[in-house]
Amino acid sequence: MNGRLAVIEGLDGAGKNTLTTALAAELTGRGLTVGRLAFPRYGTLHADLAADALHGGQAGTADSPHAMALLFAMDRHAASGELSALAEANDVVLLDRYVASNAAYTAARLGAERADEAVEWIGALEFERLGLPVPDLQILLDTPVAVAAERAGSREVSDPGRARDRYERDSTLQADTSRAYRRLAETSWRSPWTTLGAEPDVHELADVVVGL
Ligand SMILES: Nc1ncnc2c1ncn2[C@@H]1O[C@H](COP(=O)(O)OP(=O)(O)OP(=O)(O)O)[C@@H](O)[C@H]1O
Ligand SMILES: Cc1cn([C@H]2C[C@H](O)[C@@H](COP(=O)(O)O)O2)c(=O)[nH]c1=O
Repeated sequence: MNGRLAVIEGLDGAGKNTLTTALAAELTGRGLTVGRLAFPRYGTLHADLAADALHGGQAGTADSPHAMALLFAMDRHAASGELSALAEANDVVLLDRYVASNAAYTAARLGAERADEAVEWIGALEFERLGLPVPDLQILLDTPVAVAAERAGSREVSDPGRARDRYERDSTLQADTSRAYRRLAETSWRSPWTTLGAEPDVHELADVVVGL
């Protein structure tokens, strides 16, 4: 892999997609080539099975934290060729969600007593067993839960096709996920992290990425 791998993480509605777009434009403006990939890759098998579980919870869906986590992990496994190709072809690859999403959300879904076990399991599964590349930088967009929920709610009104799933509507789960993310960042889980507020400065962030 040649290109640097930078991951944007955060809650539903935190602003990850918006930040990724702005960061890609800033880096391109500085003469770098940028590849992008977002997980889950909606429209592919594992991602859509995971989405069924997130939205449904009815019979026939993978309605358990471990089953959902495996589906998200298999989505990344299936994308590993695409990811390698992007890294070969670009100076920087920006990922909108990656393995830390699975760690933080699975930790929250399993509850505080099993959070550390969840994080360890996901890391071992995805990085060691599946051999996914470890990011050069993980960026936590640490938008407060209430602000992220407000943004996701407004988007749902303007784009009814982007309905929030039952976990996105669950403020307790979002708060637990926020805590899990902060712990990952504070412990520099698997790679260096940088933590940003709800209104990040894209120029400063680009400086960090250029310096990788
Ligand atoms: N800095 C910001 N200030 C105000 N609104 C913002 C900001 N960043 C994003 N938004 C708005 O918040 C909503 C959610 O943003 P975005 O889609 O980028 O979030 P996301 O983290 O990618 O969400 P999800 O994970 O749920 O897909 C969008 O309507 C977007 O326009
Ligand atoms: C990649 C990934 C995602 N999730 C969760 C996080 C969110 O609740 C949804 C994805 O929603 P988005 O609005 O489309 O970003 O899935 C997860 O639990 N594990 C993962 O690996």
